Amino acid sequence: MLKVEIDSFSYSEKTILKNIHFTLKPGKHLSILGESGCGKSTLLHLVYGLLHLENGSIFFNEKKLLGPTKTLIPGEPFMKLVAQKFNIMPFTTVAENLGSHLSRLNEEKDEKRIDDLLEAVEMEAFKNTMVKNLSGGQKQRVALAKALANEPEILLLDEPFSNIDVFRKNKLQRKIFNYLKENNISCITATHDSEEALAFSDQILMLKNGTEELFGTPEFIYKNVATKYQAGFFGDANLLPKNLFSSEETSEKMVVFPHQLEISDEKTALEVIVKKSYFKGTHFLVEATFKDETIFFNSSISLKKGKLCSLKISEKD
Ligand SMILES: Nc1ncnc2c1ncn2[C@@H]1O[C@H](COP(=O)(O)OP(=O)(O)OP(=O)(O)O)[C@@H](O)[C@H]1O
Repeated sequence: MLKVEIDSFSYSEKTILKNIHFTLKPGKHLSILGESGCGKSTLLHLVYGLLHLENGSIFFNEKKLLGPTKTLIPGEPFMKLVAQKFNIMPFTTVAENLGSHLSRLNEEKDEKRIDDLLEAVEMEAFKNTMVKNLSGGQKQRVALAKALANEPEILLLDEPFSNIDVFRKNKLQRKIFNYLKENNISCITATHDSEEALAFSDQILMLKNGTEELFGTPEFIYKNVATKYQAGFFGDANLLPKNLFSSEETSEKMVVFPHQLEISDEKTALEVIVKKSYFKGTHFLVEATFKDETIFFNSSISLKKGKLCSLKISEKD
């Protein structure tokens, strides 16, 4: 089990991370969800041992991880990091890159392992291609395979699918995350992709300015978004006064997602003027104004600019 207790971390004067405490059991997947610059990569680098943690400690089982000031080679043998700038050798072939991480004691076994790894990241066709001739997304897939070569106990993935096209991304995510589960490999991913975090993780740690904003299961996170920042990860959410939808006298606001609103046949307190309808395949996302604020809601049909609509909370929700 990995136990992370970061009281604070600063690069120089500026505190980057504060009060980040969590544990990760074998085979579990934690997503660190946060906007650019909030400290996700820094957190992974601390766990991996690339940065020195003065205020806090990181344990793997009973072992305290010492960090770069106390170890000759940063990093731990049971842990692999796939960083944003992946470390793969450009002037060797894909197979040679993967092979460099295998035992080389049994050629036949290594060959089979290389084929299995290439299959896992759908790179079989590039086995003998020089890495320098691969696209960014293909290099990212090789970096993932390389990290898996030694069967780590913990895998740290920094934006692992950021260069991968939409045609392949969903299938590859399913393959990689299922592979990790089947092999009981724990995983921490840094991401701003909420769909990936919701679909594949056991726990999500949402960060804001280096501190915990929300922590829990994907269902918990989705049901408990309460601020514009939190909702911002899940599309065009609205932050609306609660009293628009009830007789309660309150100045509180609530997050309402576009799919939670629908047009009402009767006049409601939420009367909006349509600005534009965007086709989304299964529905239209309508952008409208309500007292100078922008509101988004879903509609099965395209609505014309200037149309006046009353909205209510969808009964389907
Ligand atoms: N080596 C460094 N020295 C000083 N400041 C740094 C260093 N590396 C990162 N930072 C700063 O620390 C903060 C967190 O950076 P970090 O890379 O961890 O964010 P991130 O959430 O991973 O961002 P992104 O999603 O854009 O990769 C940023 O303000 C960044 O400018």
